[in-house]
Amino acid sequence: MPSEPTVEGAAPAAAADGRIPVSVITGFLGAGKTTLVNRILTENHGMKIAVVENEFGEVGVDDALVLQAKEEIFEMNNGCICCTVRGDLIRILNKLLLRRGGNRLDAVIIETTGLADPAPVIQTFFVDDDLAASYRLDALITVVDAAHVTARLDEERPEGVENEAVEQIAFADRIVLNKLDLVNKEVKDAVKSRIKAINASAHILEATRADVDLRQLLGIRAFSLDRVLENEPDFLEDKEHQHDSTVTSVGIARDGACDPSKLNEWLGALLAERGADIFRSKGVLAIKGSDERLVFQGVHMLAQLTTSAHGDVAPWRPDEPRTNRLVFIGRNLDRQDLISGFEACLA
Ligand SMILES: Nc1nc2c(ncn2[C@@H]2O[C@H](COP(=O)(O)OP(=O)(O)OP(=O)(O)O)[C@@H](O)[C@H]2O)c(=O)[nH]1
Repeated sequence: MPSEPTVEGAAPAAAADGRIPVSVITGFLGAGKTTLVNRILTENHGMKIAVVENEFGEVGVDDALVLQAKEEIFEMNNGCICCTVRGDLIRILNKLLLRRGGNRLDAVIIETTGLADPAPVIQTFFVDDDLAASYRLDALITVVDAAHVTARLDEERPEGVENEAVEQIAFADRIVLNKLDLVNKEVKDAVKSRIKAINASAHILEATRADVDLRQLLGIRAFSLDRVLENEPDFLEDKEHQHDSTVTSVGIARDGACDPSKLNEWLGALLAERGADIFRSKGVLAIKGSDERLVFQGVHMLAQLTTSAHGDVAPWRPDEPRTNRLVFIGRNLDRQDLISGFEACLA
């Protein structure tokens, strides 16, 4: 039996038509999607939730950053959810049904990569009959980084290449306008106007560290295919879509331990110089002489280093290989320079 949600008004779970509600969380690189997922996983709502994570990047880092609560976490790497791994998504969702047997899930959350166009993800739930019989798309939730979104929306793209940031806002049923601690009221109001010009109907929830009322996000039955078809009558037809191929990733995996001061210096200089082109950087690292796990998070020039001492991630286990994993996503990345820069930080 599904557990009864304890959050008032949240997800009457699978109750209404027997299908499991699916929330798709999208938003550009670094907007705060994993922060929102972690909030959902740690809040005391009493729901059984499975999370499907899709990362863009050669080396997976998010598995270490998503809090391992009781929920099931599935990862899909090496591809964009909207293209090559759509088959994987279908397989994972079908597997979830079989695995859980009578023990039903109350909700599924899919976190897409920051570079995903949400349309093919939405289509999956309508074009695959088996999936449509068991799951219903509850809402498409787009997390927006109030400090960086304007630059993303302004970006010119070559003919035929979509601007994912625009698409993510256009399809949203709910927008989490995040990182409001980083902007003043003027910027916030300007960003809200931009969002409304792209999508007038989505409800905007203001947030810092994705601190939204989950009753406004989960089990809200906000997705309407009719509304999408009104705007785009050929929405369910399989159309080719093109990604911006100038955005690439460099992943680094190296055993060993870092010298924290060298690491600080290298990352500080790198992001100060190249932060305009490096949209996103993140890493999970080992520090010399310590069991603490070091987490590095960067969005353009803004970066922070935290350790497991803060309680967000677990320290290294005694038997665990200390493999440092980093990923950089952006334009004009110099692979060799990034690799040798990091290697020089190893103690
Ligand atoms: N200042 C500030 N930082 C935030 C806020 N929300 C999240 N962050 C930080 O922004 C960085 C990126 O957050 P994530 O939740 O990992 O973003 P994401 O959208 O999952 O990023 P991708 O993995 O690139 O898709 C992390 O360092 C977060 O701690 C916020 O409201 N304010």
